[in-house]
Amino acid sequence: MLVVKNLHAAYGRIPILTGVSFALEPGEYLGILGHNGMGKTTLMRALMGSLPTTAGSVTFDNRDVTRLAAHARSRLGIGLVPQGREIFPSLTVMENLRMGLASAKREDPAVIDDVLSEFPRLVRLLDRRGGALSGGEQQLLALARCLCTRPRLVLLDEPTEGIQPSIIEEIIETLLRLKHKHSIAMILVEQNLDFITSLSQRVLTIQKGRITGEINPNDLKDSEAVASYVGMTMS
Ligand SMILES: Nc1ncnc2c1ncn2[C@@H]1O[C@H](COP(=O)(O)OP(=O)(O)OP(=O)(O)O)[C@@H](O)[C@H]1O
Repeated sequence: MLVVKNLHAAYGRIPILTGVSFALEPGEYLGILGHNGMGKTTLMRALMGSLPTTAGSVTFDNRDVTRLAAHARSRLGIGLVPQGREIFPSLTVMENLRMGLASAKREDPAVIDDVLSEFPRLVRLLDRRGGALSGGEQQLLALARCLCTRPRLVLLDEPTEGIQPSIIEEIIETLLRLKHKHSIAMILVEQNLDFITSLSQRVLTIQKGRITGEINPNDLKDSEAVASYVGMTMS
């Protein structure tokens, strides 16, 4: 479904991604584990097309999307749930979802009801402003908004950051349900080992803008093995 080959990206003259390569099967959940500043968000932005790449290629469904802008990739079926969630704080939950719908290929309002059926907690909050939600509720909203574009591949950037454990469990359950019901593929960038273990079929490690290895999710319980892959101890 997705083939990333030798991808390079930079901020100005500072190289950040220095040759990232991996592939993803349809419906697969792939974890990417790495410490702060190793290039995880940069990789997500490069895959979404919101950051131009300087070398390498991204192929989605056998189509070279390397030069396509983010909105064009979105219409092909790639969705990003960004780090920090980036919901619209002054808009209500329903208005946030409509914003997701507005960037979809076909604006079918029934999609919102469909998406909401997976997010019972949001149904009770439809008239509340996004900024008045808890961090966990905002994360659910960011995910639901992304799903309104009907993506086949979701890029999920550090969804557990600053979120209560009880709602992290709810996010895990929602993501597992989506996987089984809709066969959506996902690339999940995280530092939370429990979260990544619960969801990923494979886990790649990233250090200094390069994929450095692959860990079996079951081995993530072994903190020494993890440290040897990511360069330091993870929480
Ligand atoms: N807009 C930017 N301009 C310049 N440098 C940047 C910019 N955004 C990120 N960087 C730098 O790029 C490197 C990789 O950052 P990135 O956000 O991709 O890391 P990350 O692995 O997602 O980290 P974190 O877990 O802290 O979010 C860091 O050294 C960071 O300081």
